[in-house]
Amino acid sequence: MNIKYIGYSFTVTPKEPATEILIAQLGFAGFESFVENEDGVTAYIQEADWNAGMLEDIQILNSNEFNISYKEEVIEQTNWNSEWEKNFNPIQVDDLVSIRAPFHENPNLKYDIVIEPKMSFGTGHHETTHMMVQHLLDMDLTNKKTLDMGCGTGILAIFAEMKGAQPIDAIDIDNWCYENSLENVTRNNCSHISVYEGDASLLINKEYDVIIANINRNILLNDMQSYMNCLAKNGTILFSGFYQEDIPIIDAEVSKYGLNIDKIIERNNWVAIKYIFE
Ligand SMILES: C[S@@+](CC[C@H](N)C(=O)[O-])C[C@H]1O[C@@H](n2cnc3c(N)ncnc32)[C@H](O)[C@@H]1O
Repeated sequence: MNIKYIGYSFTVTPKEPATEILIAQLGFAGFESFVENEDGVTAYIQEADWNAGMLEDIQILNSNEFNISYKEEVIEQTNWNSEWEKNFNPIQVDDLVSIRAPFHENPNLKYDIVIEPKMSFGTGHHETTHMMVQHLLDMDLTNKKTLDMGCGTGILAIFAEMKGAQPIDAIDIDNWCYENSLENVTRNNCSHISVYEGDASLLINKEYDVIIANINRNILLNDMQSYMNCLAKNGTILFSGFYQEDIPIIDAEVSKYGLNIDKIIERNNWVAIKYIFE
């Protein structure tokens, strides 16, 4: 018997960061899978886990800060799978890196990352992930001890290993991301990545040459001291997950530790900054 799913298509204005928050809250409420699109996201929950009033408890839907509307549909699992597959388009970064699902054809670029994202953030569609891949592409990571903080699908840790980094710690606070990163690490035959579920408290007594953190402005600011405590002398940091207008506040904090901006990449007002000691 096919499992029935209920799907809700949410139209979210402005799309970020509201969509990310919405996905997190829906995930917590039992929604199983998410397909992001131009207008927002379609979220799926098994009919057995669904109840009529459940959206009333989703906090962000009651907030005045964002404008979120939705419509509901019931679908069979078979349709839902093809819907998911239809919506995850393979992408390429600078004609050198392909990010695709297992069912996509391999375009045979220099780097091929295979991700089955399920619920976790990080298919490369998001501007911030794309820019972090661009930064990493430019760097010599050979034998660099690396941290991927807020690893999502594990995509950046996986790419770091492909670029020669090792050993690599990939950490995410979310259990689904932890599980999904483990799966994707195996899928990409990575052997130098350790995945952990948790937050900055796991960084005590650690040391990294390269820290990658694509999270959001407030978490980066909040956990800055922990990141800096585990950054090796002459290390490099890549930060993303915030907007152009957040640069001054991030930079004011980072510069206290003697790091300077080496390069900023911008896409659709999102930024990714590379920091080095000079
Ligand atoms: C913007 S996504 C980035 C995912 C992936 N690194 C990428 O670039 O596509 C941010 C991730 O950080 C995780 N996260 C949020 N707060 C965190 C925290 N305090 N410590 C560790 N991970 C956190 C979220 O669960 C989410 O997977």
